[in-house]
Amino acid sequence: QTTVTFWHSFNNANGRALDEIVANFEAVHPEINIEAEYVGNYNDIVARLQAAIPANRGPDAVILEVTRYGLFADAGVLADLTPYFDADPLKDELYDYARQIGVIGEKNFIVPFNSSTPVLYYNKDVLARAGIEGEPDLKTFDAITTAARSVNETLGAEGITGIAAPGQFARWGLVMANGSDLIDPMSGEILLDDPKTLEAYEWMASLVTEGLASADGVTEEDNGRDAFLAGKVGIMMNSTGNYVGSRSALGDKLGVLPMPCNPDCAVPIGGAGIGIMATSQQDVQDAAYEFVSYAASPEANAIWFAATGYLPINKNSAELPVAADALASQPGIDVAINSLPHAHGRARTPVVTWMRTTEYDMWQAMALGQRPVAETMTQFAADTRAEAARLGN
Ligand SMILES: O=P(O)(O)OC[C@H](O)CO
Repeated sequence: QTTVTFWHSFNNANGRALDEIVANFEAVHPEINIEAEYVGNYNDIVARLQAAIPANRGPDAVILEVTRYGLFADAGVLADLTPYFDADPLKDELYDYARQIGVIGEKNFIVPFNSSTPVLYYNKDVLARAGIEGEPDLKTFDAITTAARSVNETLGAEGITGIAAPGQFARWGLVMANGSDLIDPMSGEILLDDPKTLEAYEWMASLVTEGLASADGVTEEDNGRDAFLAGKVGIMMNSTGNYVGSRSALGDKLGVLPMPCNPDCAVPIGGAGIGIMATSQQDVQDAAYEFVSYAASPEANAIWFAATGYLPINKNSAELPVAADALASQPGIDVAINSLPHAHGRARTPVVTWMRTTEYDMWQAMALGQRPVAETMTQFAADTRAEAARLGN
């Protein structure tokens, strides 16, 4: 038997769905043992990998978020999967948006597993109690502010707030919805100090400084999500990968809408793929690829989509009964699918990993009112340019 160690970022219900996929794979491949280990979120995986690589204690396969693997590809740590992928019928089964996730230059470094866009979730009950009946208008930043303010004014005394502080994926999406980006995916140009980026951060920070979003969700972004799941928040912008969890928590009170268009309708493609370590033995890499390919197969992807709300990545998934049932019975699970026509891949140059790690502190300073947005973002842009130059991109 060949053992493949696999680091991933899925716990709770998403972790159980992954366990099912691993078990199904092992049932058809008794010669391969997948030792799957939950090692934390995407940032934790990056940090664990950075620490493990010099000591040669890394896994054989690893979940890597779609904007954060460039660093490892650039350092030669990830195996070039192009020969496997080119010979794999899977390549033609993947949607275009998913197929290009793992490509840098001419090479393929990860194969998609969980793909997402952000969506706008709302609590129908909370909004109705604030006087917003029917499908709310949450298409622009101003409309969101108005709705969040109504919730605060009506239900604030009960400890209910209008909106969850946007997490980093939503922040990136809101910058795109405002007609900009953080880093241009084509040219690599740093756009952190673009006027439209600043304008989006001004608005996002105002949600917190005006008390429409609780500061708890700034210091720890999962707090905003948890408060939404507990029925204490009116609106949350977050990954479609939270759909099933949100529906389990809120049932029919859950509403799902596309992200705002302010005025651009543009959403980022998120999620992760699986990479294979170049240092693993050849037979282990071969076994790891078998698993990577299976995890993106219609059978596995349909289970994953229905259990989590992540996007279908394989063109043949949606017709399988488990996925078709989810589409028919889970209202709003298709919002991210419908936003794919204006979904865009993001930069994945080596500097993106550093930029994302640093952005959390910048956001915190701005949202907590400790530092003005223009000054913070101008300095952040300069620092990111310097780091990009240091990394040679
Ligand atoms: O939360 P996920 O898995 O949809 O990932 C979202 C992003 O890629 C983070 O930028």
